[in-house]
Amino acid sequence: MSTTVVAVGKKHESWVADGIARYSKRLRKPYDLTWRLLPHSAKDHDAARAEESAKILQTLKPHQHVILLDERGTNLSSPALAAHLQRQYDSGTEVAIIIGGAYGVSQDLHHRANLTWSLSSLVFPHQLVRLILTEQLYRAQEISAGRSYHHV
Ligand SMILES: C[S@@+](CC[C@H](N)C(=O)[O-])C[C@H]1O[C@@H](n2cnc3c(N)ncnc32)[C@H](O)[C@@H]1O
Repeated sequence: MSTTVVAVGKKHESWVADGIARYSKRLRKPYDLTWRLLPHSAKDHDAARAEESAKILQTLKPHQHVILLDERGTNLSSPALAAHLQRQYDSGTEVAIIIGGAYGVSQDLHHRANLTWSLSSLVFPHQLVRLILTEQLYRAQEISAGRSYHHV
């Protein structure tokens, strides 16, 4: 079992790809990430949000625990994130993490989410969110394993 990331946008851009590769190679199951990259909609704001969100929803399986990244969500400390993920993994639940497009995601997708997670109240570009997420998954893995990467 791996962790699925569903993200709107093309392949990782070069300015984040090195960082994602750096942390990805240290991730072990079930923290390792399987990326599902969906194309940006060519439509206008609301229509783009609706189309992209419908495509994201189509990729989700009913049994998956869905974590939606959104700056208006819940702030979690890294140990709290690690504990949250570990609870899912310990119960054999698959985790899917969603990164929206330029206009965010629909209410339907918000309702499907089991957790809406804010990295900060600042808005980040979605490519940068990919990198922060990958590092935080590595940090969570190390916290759960009791290793010394995380110092607080
Ligand atoms: C450019 S942002 C879109 C922001 C837009 N204001 C919205 O309506 O959601 C693209 C995606 O990156 C993610 N994102 C950006 N900043 C974030 C943050 N601080 N915390 C969590 N996710 C964030 C979200 O998944 C968002 O849908």
